[in-house]
Amino acid sequence: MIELIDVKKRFGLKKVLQGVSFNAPRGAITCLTGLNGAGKTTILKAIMGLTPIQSGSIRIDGSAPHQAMYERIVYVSDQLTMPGRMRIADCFAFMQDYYRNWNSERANELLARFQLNAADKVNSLSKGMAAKLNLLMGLAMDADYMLLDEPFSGVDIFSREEIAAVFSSDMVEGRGIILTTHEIKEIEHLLDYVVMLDHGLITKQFASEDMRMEEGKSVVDVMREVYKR
Ligand SMILES: Nc1ncnc2c1ncn2[C@@H]1O[C@H](COP(=O)(O)OP(=O)(O)OP(=O)(O)O)[C@@H](O)[C@H]1O
Repeated sequence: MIELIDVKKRFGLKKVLQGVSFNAPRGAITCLTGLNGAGKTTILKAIMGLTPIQSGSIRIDGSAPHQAMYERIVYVSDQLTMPGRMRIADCFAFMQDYYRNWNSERANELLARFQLNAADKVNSLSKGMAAKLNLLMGLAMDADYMLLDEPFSGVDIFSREEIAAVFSSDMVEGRGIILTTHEIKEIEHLLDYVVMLDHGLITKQFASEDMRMEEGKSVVDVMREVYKR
């Protein structure tokens, strides 16, 4: 389980996380929602140790994060991390050489599933194809946790459905996933837990199934209430 306990973060005088606490268990998808600038990406980066926090703590499976632990967590940013001149096949070869937990078989399976072409250069990919490649690179790592920043950004409706199908497949089974998204509608049936943020504060957090059963509300209904949209 990934735990955040009263995490506070400032950029200069700006309070970006103002005491954020939530748990993201394994075998479940936890979604961070919030309007632009709410602090979602900062939370993912803080979990990865990519940005220091001022106070509070982050624990992974009960321990403070340390170097070896980061091999068990994959962070998929919303930006392509591979150089544009590389072909997808070169990216795979690079990952194979540098990461012990790169799973070639899964990478090739996803390549076919997402209808990407191994000979294509990274800088020739459309926004949606790039998002799929990004997700593929994350999913192909044998990791216990995946942190996904806006995996649906720039992705058309059909590709979104393809990606959503992966989230309900055995490719993610048993892993703990934290994702950020603005595209709740298409994926809300996949979400186990929802954490709603506003200006670095949690305004509401709940289990989506409980919300449906006890209050008869969908995640989108709750979002409309909370963000008054
Ligand atoms: N490196 C930085 N320096 C200064 N301020 C930053 C930095 N990174 C983020 N911020 C600020 O922190 C706040 C939270 O940013 P963050 O990227 O976490 O939001 P977000 O919820 O992911 O937004 P979005 O939905 O637009 O991606 C914003 O006000 C942003 O301007």
